[in-house]
Amino acid sequence: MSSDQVHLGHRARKRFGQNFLNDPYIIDGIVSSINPLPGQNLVEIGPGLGALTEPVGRLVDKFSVIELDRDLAKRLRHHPDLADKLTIYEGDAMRFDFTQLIKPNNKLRIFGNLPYNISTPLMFHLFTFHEHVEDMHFMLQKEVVNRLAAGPGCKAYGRLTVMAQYYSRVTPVLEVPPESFTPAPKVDSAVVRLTPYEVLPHPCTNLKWLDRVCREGFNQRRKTIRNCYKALLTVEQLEDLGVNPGLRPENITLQQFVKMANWLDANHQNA
Ligand SMILES: C[S@@+](CC[C@H](N)C(=O)[O-])C[C@H]1O[C@@H](n2cnc3c(N)ncnc32)[C@H](O)[C@@H]1O
Repeated sequence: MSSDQVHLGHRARKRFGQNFLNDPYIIDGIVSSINPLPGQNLVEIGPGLGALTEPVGRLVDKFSVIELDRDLAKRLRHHPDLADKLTIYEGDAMRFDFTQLIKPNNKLRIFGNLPYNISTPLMFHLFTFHEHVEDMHFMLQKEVVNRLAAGPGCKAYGRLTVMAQYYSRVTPVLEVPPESFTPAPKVDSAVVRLTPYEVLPHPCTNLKWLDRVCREGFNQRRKTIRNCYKALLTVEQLEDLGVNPGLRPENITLQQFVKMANWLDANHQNA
């Protein structure tokens, strides 16, 4: 094991996606963009060795953390400055029921330098709690941030884009080079802010249909809309919905995906 795998005496575990932040300038930038204030309902996913937890802990009295690695959770329990401030949940954030953290009139502010191996499914899990969330700040692979923030017509535009933008405003915040972590990941990273809408701008009557139109479209990106949805919608129906059958799925706006989903929900039995 080379020394670049060890940080603050802890050997990084690849299976837990452990790349620890080591760059004070970047840490400062992330904490400033979160702007934690006393009394807020803050939740960190994957606190690790405390790179973000410590500076956030200097700004607020109490907050929650969810950490899967038993050894790291134990370290936090004995942390001289943090032990009294943290409610530590030792377990998998992908299975975590975030409704247990809800407090009256105090939506969740979730943040974390996420393990990259689970970041996309974890975000889909988090979207299901959108109405309880004020905002989320995440460090992700830069490529994933590009997907979250993409517009129609971009290569990065896909199912993750549509679902993220269905629920929230997406704001890229900061780019982060590999050297800012120990061990250094092989990819560039970026921080993004997701701010769930109070009122969804394009409400969908059945999310199963939205998921299905996204999957069927983006799994066959090179096909035209006409061919992607042959089994579900005729050319006339597409045209009535304002969707050009000759375009590709990556050209369809969120609003158009929702229109297709809502029409299918009204006219078909099951998604
Ligand atoms: C990229 S590291 C970030 C650590 C620290 N926040 C930092 O910035 O240096 C990801 C952290 O998430 C934890 N982790 C991995 N999978 C997890 C899961 N499913 N649920 C909760 N935490 C997880 C890892 O053990 C690790 O502490």
